[in-house]
Amino acid sequence: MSFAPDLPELLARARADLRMGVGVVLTGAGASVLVMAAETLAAARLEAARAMPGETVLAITARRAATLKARVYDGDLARVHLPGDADLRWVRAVADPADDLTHPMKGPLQTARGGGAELHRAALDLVKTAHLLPAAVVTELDDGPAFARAHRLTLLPAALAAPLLAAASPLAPVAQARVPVEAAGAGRLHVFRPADGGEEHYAFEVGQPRRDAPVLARLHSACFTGDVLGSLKCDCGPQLRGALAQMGAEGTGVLLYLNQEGRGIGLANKLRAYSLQDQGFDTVEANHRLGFEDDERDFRIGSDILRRMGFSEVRLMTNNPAKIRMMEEQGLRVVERVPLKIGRTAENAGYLATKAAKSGHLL
Ligand SMILES: Nc1nc2c(ncn2[C@@H]2O[C@H](COP(=O)(O)OP(=O)(O)OP(=O)(O)O)[C@@H](O)[C@H]2O)c(=O)[nH]1
Ligand SMILES: [Zn+2]
Repeated sequence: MSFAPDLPELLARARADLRMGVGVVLTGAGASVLVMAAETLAAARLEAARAMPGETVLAITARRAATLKARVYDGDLARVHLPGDADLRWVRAVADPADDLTHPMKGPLQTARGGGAELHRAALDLVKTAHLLPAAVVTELDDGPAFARAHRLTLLPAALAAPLLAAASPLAPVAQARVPVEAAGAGRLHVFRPADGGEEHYAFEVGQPRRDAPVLARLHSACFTGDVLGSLKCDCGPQLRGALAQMGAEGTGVLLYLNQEGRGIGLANKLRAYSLQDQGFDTVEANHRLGFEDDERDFRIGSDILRRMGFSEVRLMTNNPAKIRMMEEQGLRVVERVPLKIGRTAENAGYLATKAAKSGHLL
């Protein structure tokens, strides 16, 4: 029996390292690299990486590259060469769109062509799923395992890590208790924890829904600003309370509360997107300028929880056809879509119109 962390555990450790500004070593296809997140990188570590014999590049997503007008030769990402005098401020300016309009980048960015980009892709997946800005400083190493040992860094084989990066870690129920609520009366809150120790997700069961009949269900993604602060920029708060009220009125239902803040980019990045929206970009454009897709969520978490709770048929409260598609793909029958048209205000009219026009939401 080995006490060494397995691959999913190493991935979780790598994300924590990157969030702290510590590097991670990725290996694969006869190559290895040192990866550091642009957002948390310290100036001294950047300098030390650049002093090493292997080349250092900045990996960014094709979305971010499009904003910066950088050529993309690697499909979904670009490897940007660092100019001789590039310092931490330069790296941050490429990674972070906050000052794109006030301080446009000087000079065209040069990007690498040819050679593999698999390790860079894994690096970007890691920083993205760590909810950091999607940009990674990547330095070629001669001997990755030796470097990782010498600097006590987490070492990950990229080819084995890639499928795990794309899939949510399996969930297990950890605790549940009775919680009566204002909007719906008797309820029971269940907490589910992923095997890799990551973000927990919740299911709130209203009444005692039958397992052999379609359950009224809401798949809700966390929105601190809307759910808790009552932000007028979105419709999340009223949707959350409206769903609970309907479950209370019908006597039964399940509210899934998935900790996928900001459509899966995390609260810090969502606030960066809000700043871009204040500069005139819409909700989709703002995500793209940051380097994210419009929606980075994995809704399969929701169907997993429903199945674990014994449900196989749902009446799904949503205006988002992607949620319905995912449920059906995961083998849950959506017998009815229950529209959730609530909380529309002058402030969020533009946001909702963009979701309808660009993300396929039903108005
Ligand atoms: N990135 C980003 N996320 C946002 C913005 N406004 C709200 N969100 C997030 O969007 C998500 C909305 O979640 P949901 O209401 O479950 O999803 P939905 O896709 O709107 O679908 P339905 O409400 O079911 O119709 C939450 O995670 C919010 O935090 C924004 O401008 N940018
Ligand atoms: Zn919201």
